[in-house]
Amino acid sequence: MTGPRVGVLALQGDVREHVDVLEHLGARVTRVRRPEDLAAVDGLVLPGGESTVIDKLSRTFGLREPIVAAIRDGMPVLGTCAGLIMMADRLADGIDGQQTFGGLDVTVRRNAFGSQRESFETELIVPALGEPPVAATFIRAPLVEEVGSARALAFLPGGSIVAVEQDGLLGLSFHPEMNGEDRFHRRFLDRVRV
Ligand SMILES: NC(=O)CC[C@H](N)C(=O)O
Repeated sequence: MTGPRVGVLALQGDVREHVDVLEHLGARVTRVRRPEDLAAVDGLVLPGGESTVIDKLSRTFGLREPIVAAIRDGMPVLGTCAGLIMMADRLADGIDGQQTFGGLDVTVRRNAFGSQRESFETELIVPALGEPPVAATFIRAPLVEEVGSARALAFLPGGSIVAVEQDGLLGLSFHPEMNGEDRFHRRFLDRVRV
């Protein structure tokens, strides 16, 4: 049996970490840099990095419109951190002209933890994944401020939403790919196989 064909958007950010997790799970992974790359995959990972840069480069490389269309047509997507930002329909504080691909019916606030807590690790209880808790690394992370038709999957102790799902779209504020945590990637690959 051959694994599912999935892409990792490879314009900027922690591309290699995602490629490693996905290949370890048996997926055939394409680094997506051109529209032809996207056309060859059945699911897409949007890595962490800097959302303003990913936004600009996706437009420069002619990938913005194909990605928006693929999401609209139901392609499963996993986004971490900047990837979550790129999946949000609404930004609370996007910089001037910043665009997202959209798809997730949520409002996201970038850099939501301020300079005091730019980066931290914690354990998250994620009922949808069961035991053990998820080891989660947050790096200048966004928060989900409001969910429309998306479903919250995980919260920080204060109640902030840090993981959301809507059909085949899975968005995370943190970086499971940096902690050897592969259950979200498995969940994504399950959606791709359907
Ligand atoms: N680790 C990350 O992906 C950080 C996201 C970054 N703060 C942004 O706004 O895009």
